[in-house]
Amino acid sequence: MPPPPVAAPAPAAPYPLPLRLAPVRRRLPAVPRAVSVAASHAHDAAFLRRAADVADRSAGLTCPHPNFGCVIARPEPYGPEEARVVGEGFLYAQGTRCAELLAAEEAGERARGATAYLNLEPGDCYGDSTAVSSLVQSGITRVVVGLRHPLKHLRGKAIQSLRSEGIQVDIVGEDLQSKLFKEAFTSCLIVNAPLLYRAAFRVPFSVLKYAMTADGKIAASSGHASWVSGRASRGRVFELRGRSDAVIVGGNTVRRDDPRLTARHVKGHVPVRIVMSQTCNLPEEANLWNVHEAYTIVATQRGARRDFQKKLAMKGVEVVEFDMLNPRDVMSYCYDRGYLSVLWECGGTLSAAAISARVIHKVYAFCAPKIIGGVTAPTPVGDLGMNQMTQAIDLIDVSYEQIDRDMLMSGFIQPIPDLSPVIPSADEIPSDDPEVSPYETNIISFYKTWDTFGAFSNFSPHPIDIPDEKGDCLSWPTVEHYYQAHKFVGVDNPQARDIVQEIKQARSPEEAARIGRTRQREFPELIRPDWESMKIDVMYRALKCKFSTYARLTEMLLSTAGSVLVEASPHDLFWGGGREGEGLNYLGRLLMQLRSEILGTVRIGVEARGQEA
Ligand SMILES: NC(=O)C1=CN([C@@H]2O[C@H](COP(=O)(O)OP(=O)(O)OC[C@H]3O[C@@H](n4cnc5c(N)ncnc54)[C@H](OP(=O)(O)O)[C@@H]3O)[C@@H](O)[C@H]2O)C=CC1
Ligand SMILES: Nc1c(N[C@@H]2O[C@H](COP(=O)(O)O)[C@@H](O)[C@H]2O)[nH]c(=O)[nH]c1=O
Repeated sequence: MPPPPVAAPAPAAPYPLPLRLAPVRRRLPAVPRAVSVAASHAHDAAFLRRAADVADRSAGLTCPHPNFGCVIARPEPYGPEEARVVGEGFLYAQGTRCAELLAAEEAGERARGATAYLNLEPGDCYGDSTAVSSLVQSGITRVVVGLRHPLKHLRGKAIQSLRSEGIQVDIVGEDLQSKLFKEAFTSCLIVNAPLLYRAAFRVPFSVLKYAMTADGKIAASSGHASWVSGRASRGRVFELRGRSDAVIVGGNTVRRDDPRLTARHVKGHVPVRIVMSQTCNLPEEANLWNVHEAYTIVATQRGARRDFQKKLAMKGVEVVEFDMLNPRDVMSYCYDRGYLSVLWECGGTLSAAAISARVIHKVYAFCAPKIIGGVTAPTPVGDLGMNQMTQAIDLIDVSYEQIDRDMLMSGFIQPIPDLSPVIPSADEIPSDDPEVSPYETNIISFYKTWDTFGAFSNFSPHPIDIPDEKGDCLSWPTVEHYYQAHKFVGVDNPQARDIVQEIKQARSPEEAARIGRTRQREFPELIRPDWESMKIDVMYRALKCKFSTYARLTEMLLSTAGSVLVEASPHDLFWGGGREGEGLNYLGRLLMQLRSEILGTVRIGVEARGQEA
């Protein structure tokens, strides 16, 4: 007897095809019930790979959040993969609706009795349990998880909540151990490689990319390099930039190429450009100094060409001095700034220093079918001090792809850290791990929304309803949206009003911040004249609204009584505390002020009740 036809209706694919580097999706053949264990493992593995593919669609957009994907599939043992999938979703960006909710909404009633596949355990930094509750309410009976959440204070929490609701949760490597899961597990690791490297090594995930000729040169002997690779390969580089928080080059590449390093031609995330230059002997005029296009940081040696540093600062370029400029210190600086992934587009001198410092994790080598020759022509990696071929670094998980006439070879220098061995036991929930300073135990730092006290960040996804100047109540997706837009509110100019709307409609707080800062640089004349004197009031109003709207946040704020709150932003010296406590920490101060205000109200309330009694 042939297997019965599949009952579930096939939904139209709601998303474009996955990006090319994602694992290849396979169609599964119909399988009879007799081979059930292997077959069900094969199905589970295929759907999990698919969840990783779906999660990958937001790469470059979610930063600094991980990439989450959710695929909901009917449990019928027969039929093709496509027909069984009833819902899919991914987290577009921090603060937008979560993958699980989107998938459950798409599945509707068809989610009842179905299985949800998650590349990564959901993790909510701010006490919101939408991911878990949407799965529970959808009627799903089983969840398959590729990876537990890598952050200690989130790991295991969602899994336990789901289990306590009676949902069967199977975790790859713990409950599902067959060989069939190897590839799916790797896909789940790869889609969040930046987060895992960052969590394991406390540096951003670093990718070295270069374009070389078939004879291994990245430029002619003269240094001329445009172009080694073809147009399609260069288009791929824009994509890679769009997935990175920062792009790094050395001083020589700036002097030689005058690059722009933007992710033009692809929509979305615009990386920060970082120039590493010991001498600070850089051109007066350069594309990178045009900060309207993208933000630029020059990392240099302490004391190098201070006059020139000032000139750069006048153009809006941020200059950061290091005692000893080297790739490791620059990477830990990038880590502190919250970057998840960094693309190195330097020449061989700096790439050799970065590889030697062990901060490069992955390599993308574009190879063009050209020969340029030249004994002194630059090569992708300078001297690493190796003299035996046996010392060569072997790339891991290598893949090859033809891009028009070029070949792209990519592979990992260091294996993707699998953080599962550090999990204490399947059901143990680790205790909270507040970001408390080891030196002064009464300091609580917060910065990224996934931190234990991440809800204190202005990027935390808590919408606020707040009256405007006419008294009409308006909704803002986050405090950041509100704050950025208020730079332009009240300015009698149609362009300023458009900017307010543009910021209000930004799909994530990162986008709101990016638009607000860029427009401020582009159109300083549209900033409200009282902004400098009003910005603290604007912020306080928004914070007060946020913390009084959400009872859990009030509770969290009050739980910090007696501690100093510091926004651990290393670069924002006004709102943040700076790298070494040099910042003014206005955000932390306002939160403490608000805490005192609420505590005062609570006390007055208690006293009043006491008097009544
Ligand atoms: N085809 C391709 O993919 C690419 C080709 N190129 C080509 O490569 C050539 C430039 O290569 P290369 O000279 O190697 O340039 P790099 O991009 O590697 O820059 C080297 C410079 O980096 C700065 N630097 C800062 N810190 C360090 C450190 N710790 N160690 C080493 N350098 C540091 C120094 O700048 P400073 O001197 O200012 O102190 C140094 O001179 C150009 O011809 C360019 O066109 C470049 C990138 C990609
Ligand atoms: N020459 C070369 C590359 N060079 C890299 O790209 C930079 C120029 O970027 P942009 O100014 O944004 O177009 C340049 O400084 C160097 O870092 N990249 C490639 O993919 N292929 C190429 O052939």
